[in-house]
Amino acid sequence: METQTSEAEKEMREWCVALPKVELHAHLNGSVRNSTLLELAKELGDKGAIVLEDVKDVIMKNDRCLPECVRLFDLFHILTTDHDTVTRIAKEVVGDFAAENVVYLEIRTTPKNNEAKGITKRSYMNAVVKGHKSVEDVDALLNNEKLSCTPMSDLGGDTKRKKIYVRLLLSIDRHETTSAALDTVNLAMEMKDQGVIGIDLSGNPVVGEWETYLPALEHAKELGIPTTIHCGEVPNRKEIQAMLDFCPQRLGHVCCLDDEEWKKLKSSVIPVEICLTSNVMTGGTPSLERHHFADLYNAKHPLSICTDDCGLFSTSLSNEYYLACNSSGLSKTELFRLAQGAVEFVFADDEVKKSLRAVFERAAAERLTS
Ligand SMILES: CC(C)=CCNc1ncnc2c1ncn2[C@@H]1O[C@H](COP(=O)(O)O)[C@@H](O)[C@H]1O
Ligand SMILES: [Zn+2]
Repeated sequence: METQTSEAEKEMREWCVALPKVELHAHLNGSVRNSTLLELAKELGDKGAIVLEDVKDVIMKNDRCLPECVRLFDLFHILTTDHDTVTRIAKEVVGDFAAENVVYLEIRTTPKNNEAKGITKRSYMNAVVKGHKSVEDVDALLNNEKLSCTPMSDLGGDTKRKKIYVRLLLSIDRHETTSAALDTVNLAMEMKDQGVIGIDLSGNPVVGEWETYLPALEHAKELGIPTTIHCGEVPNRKEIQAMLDFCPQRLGHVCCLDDEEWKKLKSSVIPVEICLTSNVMTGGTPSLERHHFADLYNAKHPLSICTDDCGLFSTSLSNEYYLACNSSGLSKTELFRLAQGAVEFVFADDEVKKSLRAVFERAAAERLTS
């Protein structure tokens, strides 16, 4: 019996890996492999810039609580903020997502200034783009230039060389000032032709005030740049209501809403980026079984399954699909339709959407035989 269960689990896990997937909520630094973080920590330890023993445990841990995640956020900024390292991780992360048949990836990152290291928000982002351009093992489609020479039916699949659309969202960190947030929005506008297609608001959810970021988010709206906002990771009634009133193109998490806010969210029809493991590990939800995914799914609310930080939370998008299926008893067809539905919420243009729709249609014909 046990063997049967594990065989069924194995088959379902493999099915989730083979499924073409769209990732809409992944932070660059949170998606770095633990092995890379450790390697970087060792290098900095050797140089005397950090004490390796102080950080080793938190890097190697698989189940991190919220304070440990916040500690790791600070560590990322020490470990990964030099141009070459940023380029390296940007490259690795794309390869990792493509390897599990993610066909469209919106990766978000906070452009960082570090005067001492000669880093500006712009040079940081240039290093990210350089990393994406240097992906070798898969075809990373970074903007529409390459689209015409890429037969859409070639995306995904496990026998051919993998192809993946990669787009960038620039994150405003909750520690930032209004002026720094505005700089990020202006940078997004400047880098439109390099695959930057949206703005995110993220960072430690107990830090900062909504009013600080609002001018930048309004500016993005005026410029026609889509926004996605981390919302309700912790209870904060006033802020959650203001975020819903702002009406971004997408919302992340939405864990700690009260009855009135749930109603408001559902009537808004704003697509939600669901991050199961992240919410369980950081305490946004009490357990997988009691996660709001099932309620929103049953209410037919627009949803997309995402990882948030696959490195930080030791997960993958395939694993998140597996968990969604397992915790809510979805059939393969329902899970497939969930993955396919995410295409409609991408920030990329219609040509990309059309191409992704074709990928899923082809996959449906191949994979949904029953
Ligand atoms: C602690 C916690 C609630 C984690 C889960 N969810 C998150 N909530 C808010 N901001 C996040 C989360 N995960 C990553 N980030 C943001 O993404 C950054 C890492 O990616 P990057 O440096 O922007 O490339 C973090 O420093 C943080 O600002
Ligand atoms: Zn996030």
